[in-house]
Amino acid sequence: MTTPPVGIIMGSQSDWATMREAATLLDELHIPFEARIVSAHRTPDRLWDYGKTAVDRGLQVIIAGAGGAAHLPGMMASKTRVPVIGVPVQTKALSGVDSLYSILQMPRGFPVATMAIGAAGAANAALMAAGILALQDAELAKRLDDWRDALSASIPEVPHD
Ligand SMILES: Nc1c(C(=O)O)ncn1[C@@H]1O[C@H](COP(=O)(O)O)[C@@H](O)[C@H]1O
Repeated sequence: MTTPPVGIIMGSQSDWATMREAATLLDELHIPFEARIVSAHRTPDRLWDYGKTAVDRGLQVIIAGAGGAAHLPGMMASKTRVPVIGVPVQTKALSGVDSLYSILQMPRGFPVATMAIGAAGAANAALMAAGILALQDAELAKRLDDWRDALSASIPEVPHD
Protein backbone atom coordinates (compact mmCIF):
# COMPACT_ATOMS: atom_id res chain seq x y z
CA MET A 1 0.00 0.00 0.00
CA THR A 2 1.40 3.42 -0.92
CA THR A 3 1.95 5.85 1.91
CA PRO A 4 -0.02 9.10 1.64
CA PRO A 5 1.96 12.36 1.80
CA VAL A 6 0.36 13.50 5.04
CA GLY A 7 0.18 11.74 8.38
CA ILE A 8 -2.25 13.02 10.99
CA ILE A 9 -1.32 11.74 14.41
CA MET A 10 -2.94 12.47 17.77
CA GLY A 11 -2.35 11.53 21.37
CA SER A 12 -5.78 10.06 22.01
CA GLN A 13 -9.08 9.12 20.43
CA SER A 14 -10.49 12.14 22.30
CA ASP A 15 -8.42 14.44 20.05
CA TRP A 16 -10.19 13.24 16.92
CA ALA A 17 -13.05 15.73 17.39
CA THR A 18 -10.43 18.46 16.86
CA MET A 19 -8.15 16.69 14.40
CA ARG A 20 -11.07 15.73 12.18
CA GLU A 21 -11.02 19.38 11.02
CA ALA A 22 -7.62 18.77 9.46
CA ALA A 23 -8.86 15.56 7.85
CA THR A 24 -11.91 17.31 6.42
CA LEU A 25 -9.81 20.03 4.83
CA LEU A 26 -7.31 17.58 3.37
CA ASP A 27 -10.27 15.70 1.88
CA GLU A 28 -11.62 18.95 0.41
CA LEU A 29 -8.27 19.58 -1.24
CA HIS A 30 -8.01 15.94 -2.42
CA ILE A 31 -4.84 15.33 -0.43
CA PRO A 32 -4.45 11.71 0.69
CA PHE A 33 -3.64 11.20 4.37
CA GLU A 34 -3.52 8.59 7.09
CA ALA A 35 -4.76 9.13 10.65
CA ARG A 36 -3.24 7.32 13.66
CA ILE A 37 -3.36 7.47 17.44
CA VAL A 38 0.22 7.74 18.66
CA SER A 39 1.13 8.84 22.17
CA ALA A 40 4.55 9.72 23.51
CA HIS A 41 3.28 8.89 26.97
CA ARG A 42 1.00 5.91 26.45
CA THR A 43 2.43 4.24 23.33
CA PRO A 44 6.08 5.33 23.15
CA ASP A 45 7.09 2.35 20.99
CA ARG A 46 4.44 3.27 18.45
CA LEU A 47 5.76 6.86 18.40
CA TRP A 48 9.31 5.58 17.93
CA ASP A 49 8.33 3.32 15.01
CA TYR A 50 6.24 5.98 13.32
CA GLY A 51 9.04 8.54 13.52
CA LYS A 52 11.78 6.11 12.57
CA THR A 53 10.01 4.94 9.40
CA ALA A 54 8.44 8.28 8.33
CA VAL A 55 11.09 9.26 5.76
CA ASP A 56 11.42 5.81 4.21
CA ARG A 57 7.65 5.40 4.04
CA GLY A 58 7.46 8.65 2.07
CA LEU A 59 5.55 10.86 4.47
CA GLN A 60 6.11 14.51 3.54
CA VAL A 61 4.32 16.31 6.36
CA ILE A 62 3.14 15.19 9.78
CA ILE A 63 0.28 16.98 11.54
CA ALA A 64 0.45 16.16 15.24
CA GLY A 65 -2.30 17.10 17.70
CA ALA A 66 -2.18 16.62 21.45
CA GLY A 67 -3.59 18.15 24.62
CA GLY A 68 -2.25 18.95 28.08
CA ALA A 69 1.33 17.74 28.48
CA ALA A 70 1.45 17.70 24.70
CA HIS A 71 4.83 16.12 24.07
CA LEU A 72 3.83 14.16 20.98
CA PRO A 73 4.59 16.80 18.31
CA GLY A 74 7.98 17.65 19.78
CA MET A 75 8.98 14.03 20.28
CA MET A 76 7.99 13.27 16.70
CA ALA A 77 10.09 16.22 15.52
CA SER A 78 13.00 14.74 17.48
CA LYS A 79 12.65 11.43 15.72
CA THR A 80 12.18 12.52 12.08
CA ARG A 81 13.15 15.38 9.81
CA VAL A 82 9.74 15.22 8.14
CA PRO A 83 8.22 18.63 8.99
CA VAL A 84 5.88 18.44 11.98
CA ILE A 85 2.95 20.83 12.29
CA GLY A 86 1.65 20.91 15.86
CA VAL A 87 -1.95 21.40 16.90
CA PRO A 88 -2.60 22.27 20.56
CA VAL A 89 -5.84 20.55 21.55
CA GLN A 90 -8.08 22.55 23.88
CA THR A 91 -8.16 21.21 27.44
CA LYS A 92 -10.76 21.64 30.18
CA ALA A 93 -8.38 22.47 33.01
CA LEU A 94 -6.20 25.09 31.30
CA SER A 95 -8.10 25.86 28.07
CA GLY A 96 -5.33 24.54 25.86
CA VAL A 97 -2.69 27.03 26.97
CA ASP A 98 -0.90 24.04 28.51
CA SER A 99 -1.00 22.26 25.13
CA LEU A 100 0.12 25.40 23.30
CA TYR A 101 3.15 26.03 25.48
CA SER A 102 4.10 22.33 25.49
CA ILE A 103 4.21 22.30 21.69
CA LEU A 104 5.53 25.79 21.02
CA GLN A 105 8.64 26.05 23.16
CA MET A 106 10.90 23.59 21.36
CA PRO A 107 14.65 23.82 21.90
CA ARG A 108 16.81 25.06 19.02
CA GLY A 109 17.37 22.35 16.45
CA PHE A 110 14.05 20.52 16.55
CA PRO A 111 11.24 22.82 15.43
CA VAL A 112 7.50 22.22 15.45
CA ALA A 113 5.38 24.61 13.37
CA THR A 114 2.77 25.39 15.99
CA MET A 115 -0.78 26.34 15.07
CA ALA A 116 -3.49 28.03 17.15
CA ILE A 117 -5.42 26.13 19.85
CA GLY A 118 -8.29 23.92 18.78
CA ALA A 119 -10.27 23.29 15.61
CA ALA A 120 -9.12 26.40 13.75
CA GLY A 121 -5.56 25.35 14.42
CA ALA A 122 -6.27 21.89 13.04
CA ALA A 123 -7.80 23.37 9.89
CA ASN A 124 -4.84 25.68 9.47
CA ALA A 125 -2.47 22.75 9.92
CA ALA A 126 -4.07 21.11 6.89
CA LEU A 127 -3.77 24.34 4.90
CA MET A 128 -0.12 24.66 5.94
CA ALA A 129 0.51 21.08 4.84
CA ALA A 130 -1.24 21.85 1.56
CA GLY A 131 0.95 24.89 1.02
CA ILE A 132 4.09 22.82 1.56
CA LEU A 133 2.96 20.08 -0.83
CA ALA A 134 1.80 22.65 -3.39
CA LEU A 135 5.39 23.82 -3.83
CA GLN A 136 5.95 20.62 -5.84
CA ASP A 137 2.46 20.06 -7.20
CA ALA A 138 0.95 22.59 -9.63
CA GLU A 139 -2.51 21.00 -9.62
CA LEU A 140 -2.70 21.13 -5.85
CA ALA A 141 -1.42 24.72 -5.96
CA LYS A 142 -4.38 25.61 -8.20
CA ARG A 143 -6.86 23.86 -5.86
CA LEU A 144 -5.39 25.68 -2.86
CA ASP A 145 -5.52 29.05 -4.65
CA ASP A 146 -9.16 28.40 -5.59
CA TRP A 147 -9.98 27.40 -2.00
CA ARG A 148 -8.41 30.61 -0.69
CA ASP A 149 -10.18 32.75 -3.30
CA ALA A 150 -13.53 31.15 -2.44
CA LEU A 151 -13.01 31.89 1.25
CA SER A 152 -12.11 35.52 0.51
CA ALA A 153 -15.14 35.87 -1.76
CA SER A 154 -17.42 34.55 1.01
CA ILE A 155 -16.48 37.35 3.43
CA PRO A 156 -19.16 40.09 3.30
CA GLU A 157 -18.07 43.71 2.90
CA VAL A 158 -20.68 45.05 5.32
CA PRO A 159 -22.16 43.44 8.41
CA HIS A 160 -25.77 42.31 8.42
CA ASP A 161 -28.27 41.06 11.05
N1 LIG B 1 -0.57 14.95 25.16
C1 LIG B 1 -0.83 13.65 25.06
C2 LIG B 1 0.06 12.65 24.65
C3 LIG B 1 1.44 12.89 24.19
O1 LIG B 1 1.85 14.06 24.09
O2 LIG B 1 2.12 11.92 23.87
N2 LIG B 1 -0.59 11.48 24.69
C4 LIG B 1 -1.83 11.70 25.08
N3 LIG B 1 -1.98 13.02 25.32
C5 LIG B 1 -3.20 13.78 25.59
O3 LIG B 1 -3.94 13.43 26.69
C6 LIG B 1 -5.20 14.07 26.50
C7 LIG B 1 -6.27 13.33 27.24
O4 LIG B 1 -6.39 12.04 26.69
P1 LIG B 1 -7.64 11.11 27.11
O5 LIG B 1 -8.88 11.84 26.64
O6 LIG B 1 -7.41 9.82 26.38
O7 LIG B 1 -7.59 10.96 28.61
C8 LIG B 1 -5.43 14.13 25.00
O8 LIG B 1 -5.68 15.47 24.59
C9 LIG B 1 -4.14 13.60 24.43
O9 LIG B 1 -3.66 14.33 23.33
